Amino acid sequence: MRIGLIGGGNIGKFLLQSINIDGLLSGDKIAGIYTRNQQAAAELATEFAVENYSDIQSLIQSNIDLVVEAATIKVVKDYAAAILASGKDLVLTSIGALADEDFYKNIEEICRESGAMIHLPSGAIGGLDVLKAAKSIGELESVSITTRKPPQALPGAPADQEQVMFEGSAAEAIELFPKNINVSIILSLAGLGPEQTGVKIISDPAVSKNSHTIEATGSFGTLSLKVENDPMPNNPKTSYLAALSVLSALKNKNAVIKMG
Ligand SMILES: NC(=O)C1=CN([C@@H]2O[C@H](COP(=O)(O)OP(=O)(O)OC[C@H]3O[C@@H](n4cnc5c(N)ncnc54)[C@H](O)[C@@H]3O)[C@@H](O)[C@H]2O)C=CC1
Ligand SMILES: O=C([O-])CC(=O)C(=O)O
Repeated sequence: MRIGLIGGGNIGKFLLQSINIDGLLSGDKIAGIYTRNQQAAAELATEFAVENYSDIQSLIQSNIDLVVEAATIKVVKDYAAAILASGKDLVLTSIGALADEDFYKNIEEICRESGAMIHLPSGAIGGLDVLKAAKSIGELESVSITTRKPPQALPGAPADQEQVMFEGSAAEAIELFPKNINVSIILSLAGLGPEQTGVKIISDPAVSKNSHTIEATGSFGTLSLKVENDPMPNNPKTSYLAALSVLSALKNKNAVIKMG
């Protein structure tokens, strides 16, 4: 499998290292990269032996089988349709883009026409399997996530005291914190949707990890799950688990035995 990568930040670099240097995806390789900062892209291209494309169309038209997006919600909104229309599968990290129902339906329709597929890694959380099973007969009643991060991981957070930065729906949360709460949107997609999923974001100077506590109720019983994530070394906003989940999604993409 030849992978095209959008974004050369934390997750992008982790994938370049794990796949192209450490060989963690057996024969698969990242073959091409497209990212905003052209100087950084040129350096990554040399370091990890990938082709550097200066525009998205060139990446799409290159000899790749699928695209991994590790950039921003805007990148997904701007480029997903063209990637999927070309018949190439797309793995997303900026899952917040799918909170927009019209956008979701549009790219779903494009997939139906082109045969491409969208893969959504579980990101910095877990428990999605429970929600999917619980809602399969429509008996999932409530879902919420409480995210607690150190102040340097949240825009506008005070350095010296704990503060609730947001409390409301996932739909509002991703508008206000597009780089910090993608987890609430995959949780919504697995469960009750962005309007019905509760979100609380707390800035806490006493913690060094990004923790996510998920609570759900339904006819199945109750779910209570807390993940305490180590941040990526170079970006406190992003949990290491989010990067691992992309690698895992790529590993399992063509599995003949699927779990969950
Ligand atoms: N699903 C989840 O659970 C999680 C999702 N995320 C999201 O994953 C994405 C990637 O995260 P990181 O690697 O930590 O971010 P990062 O900020 O370290 O890297 C983003 C990269 O995207 C590139 N980029 C930005 N705008 C671009 C454009 N218009 N065209 C091409 N490239 C562009 C930047 O140059 C940079 O290389 C972010 O959207 C982040 O919010 C992060 C953590 C968890
Ligand atoms: O990495 C995390 O802990 C969560 C995050 O930034 C996101 O969901 O956007």
